[in-house]
Amino acid sequence: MMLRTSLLGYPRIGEKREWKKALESHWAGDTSSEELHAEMKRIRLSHLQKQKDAGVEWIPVGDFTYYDHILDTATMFGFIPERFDYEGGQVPLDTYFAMARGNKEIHAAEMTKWYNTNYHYIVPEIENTTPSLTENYLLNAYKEAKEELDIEGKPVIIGPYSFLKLAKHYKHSDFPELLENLTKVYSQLFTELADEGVQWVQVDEPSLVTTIPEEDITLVSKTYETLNKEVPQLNLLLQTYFDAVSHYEKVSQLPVAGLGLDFVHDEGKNLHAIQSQGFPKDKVLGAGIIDGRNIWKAKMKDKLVLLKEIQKVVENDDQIWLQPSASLLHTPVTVKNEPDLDETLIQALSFADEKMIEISTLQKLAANEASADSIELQENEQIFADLKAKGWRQEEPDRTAFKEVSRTLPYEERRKEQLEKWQLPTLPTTTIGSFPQTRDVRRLRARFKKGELSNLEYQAAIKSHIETWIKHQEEIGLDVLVHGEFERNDMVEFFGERLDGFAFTKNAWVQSYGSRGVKPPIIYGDVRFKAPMTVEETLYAQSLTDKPVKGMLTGPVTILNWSFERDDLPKQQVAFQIAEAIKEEVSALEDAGIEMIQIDEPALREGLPLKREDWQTYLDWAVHAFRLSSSHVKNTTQIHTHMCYSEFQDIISAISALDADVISIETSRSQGDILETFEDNVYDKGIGLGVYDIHSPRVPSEDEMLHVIDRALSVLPADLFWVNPDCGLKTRNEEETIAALKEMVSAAQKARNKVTS
Ligand SMILES: CN1c2c(nc(N)[nH]c2=O)NC[C@@H]1CNc1ccc(C(=O)N[C@@H](CCC(=O)N[C@@H](CCC(=O)N[C@@H](CCC(=O)O)C(=O)O)C(=O)O)C(=O)O)cc1
Ligand SMILES: N[C@@H](CCS)C(=O)O
Ligand SMILES: [Zn+2]
Repeated sequence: MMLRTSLLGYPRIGEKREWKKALESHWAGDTSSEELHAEMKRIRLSHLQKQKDAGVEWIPVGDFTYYDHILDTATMFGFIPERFDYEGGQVPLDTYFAMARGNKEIHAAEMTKWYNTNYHYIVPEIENTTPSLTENYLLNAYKEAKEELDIEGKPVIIGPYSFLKLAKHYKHSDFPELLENLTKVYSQLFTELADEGVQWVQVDEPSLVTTIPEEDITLVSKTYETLNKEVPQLNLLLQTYFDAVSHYEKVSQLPVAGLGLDFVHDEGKNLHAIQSQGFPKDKVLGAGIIDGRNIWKAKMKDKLVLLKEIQKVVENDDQIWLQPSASLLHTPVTVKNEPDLDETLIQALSFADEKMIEISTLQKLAANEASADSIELQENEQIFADLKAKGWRQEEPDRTAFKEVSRTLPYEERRKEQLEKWQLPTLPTTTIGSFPQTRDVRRLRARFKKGELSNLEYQAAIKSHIETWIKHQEEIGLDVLVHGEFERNDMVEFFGERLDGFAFTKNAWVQSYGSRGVKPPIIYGDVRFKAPMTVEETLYAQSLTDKPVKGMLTGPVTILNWSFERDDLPKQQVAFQIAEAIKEEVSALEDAGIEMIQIDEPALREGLPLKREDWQTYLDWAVHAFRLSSSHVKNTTQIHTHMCYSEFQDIISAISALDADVISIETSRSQGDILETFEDNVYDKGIGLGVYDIHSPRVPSEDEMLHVIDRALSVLPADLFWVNPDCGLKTRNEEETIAALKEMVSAAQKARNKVTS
């Protein structure tokens, strides 16, 4: 008997972002759909081959996508909103991409955060549609792996319960009926798979780790009973991840052949559940032991101890599948393309390809009953000893308990001083920070990195972009300007590159949404401020205009959540270190005369634990970190913050507790749902509700935006309201940006006339 190995999903993007390049050249019209399909197939097969070569036994298929796996499932089930004029049959590629990205005429489907990660999925829109199977892409993926590479794949799909939980635009009361209808289509899908000889299907149900009501468990039971009745010959592995499964007792009794649990991000709760309540003798346990979300090598000794505990409960090794705690979608592809990192650090890192090997190593170590003095274990221990010896991680005072910090005056009082100082019109207009990161701008940075430009030449070129955009902003008539963030590759990576304690990589990309990626910096040591990071560009911008220029920083919680974090310190302790560093940057800006400063915290909401019972602890330290970085300023200094892609309803009091003078938040993609949040006057500080969606190339009309402003003003006082886009404009082109902002400024002007007349 031997432990088995399995993966839950593999990154799509490719070692050198081949996937992104293939998609973007097709969208640019440079390649035909046939060429795109051929390149996608090449990439897909090469990923399967890598997994096979690494010795993974249960290789996932169907996790590969042309944009997003949830969009794939939605289109497969025919959930295609009417506005896309879909006429049945196989969904055309153009329709698929239009749903993802929008086009000149039709707005895209909403996009939102995937649980507590920095990945974004396309939200399925359920418009009374009765699902139907338009095409079985899992079957195609299974057949392809078998025929081309002789791989007995394990199709992967989001489960019916989580799919509906992730979807929108249906009545809550319709949930049971929709789930029942959807289950019928899953049955059809699974029957086709079983008929083809598929042995195992991984059915992801990550929503089962969130806080869910008891009655939902009854619905989940009914769903899986139906599936078991309809397709008894197929083995379903019900996969959970990102936290401990809720209602373990009932979930473990569902009629499925296997249950996958995350033993890394569960605070020991899953292990405790199987130990105290047992694990069904007839089921496979998908044991998520290797961290699928972080990039540190596993401490094999600890992993073997954990595995031993699991083996005490599940006695038959054949019934234990060693696997990462989650899909490897959230890790970069390989450490091998990072030659510039410190050797000691490289040794301690493990990305997707290295994690596959770790799974096999663990399998071998466990089979050999590895003794403490085995060479592999000793080598593994040495990696962490070397890391410690570097002195990057000093002993820190325990700062898990903290004392509140506050601004000198409460908001109502400092607001008077700020009104006096800033003299802004009613409904002031501004933007969120970034302006188009055009090919020219990116090329400029790439050339500078390669050494083709001197520092002076580079600085001069950045300044010329700043100058151009200060002129544009003045011509457009915006009230509060920004410098445009042209010197930044990414809002987190940029700061990571300039602070102590962070390492940054060359190729360690992770998919953020669609073809867009991020390169999260690695926090490996104590974070410290080194020198001012943003003062020069901001001051230069301010020197060109009489209008106020907002300084632009990324907040401590976002820097932490969008970096790969240390796993040897409590998260909050690292957040406070970053907060102290940002505090110094805030002071540097203030000392230089920049007294309107935005500290972005778009990741604050996404970092919220998946279980409600854990929220308050997180919010307490997250709010504290923000206040630590921003509370020390003068009364007249106006602190802004910004958040996007979030559902704020539940955390509005924490958002208020940040005590920022102005917040700008995303609203347009959620079609104004957020407005309900403000109906009860729960927010009493400056607020800008994004009036248009920056993710679409569509230029919104003045009328559309006026409508959004009017609706917002029906629940928010005009003297607190700001007019701005949803988020930064870095992904848009210049023409679209200028056109949209002009419309926005005239919409604000009209709204202003109405409220002041
Ligand atoms: C606000 N968002 C962010 C999130 N997370 C972050 N860490 N940062 C964010 O801003 N999460 C939520 C959202 C997600 N939104 C986005 C939006 C846009 C992107 C994006 O555009 N990503 C780019 C990469 C950006 C970057 O780092 N660029 C670098 C490197 C550029 C590059 O590829 N250079 C080429 C050469 C260029 C040329 O010659 O043309 C190369 O090196 O080969 C830079 O600009 O310097 C993307 O393209 O995916 C991400 C998340
Ligand atoms: N200041 C950043 C915020 C993105 S969330 C930008 O404008 O891109
Ligand atoms: Zn944003």
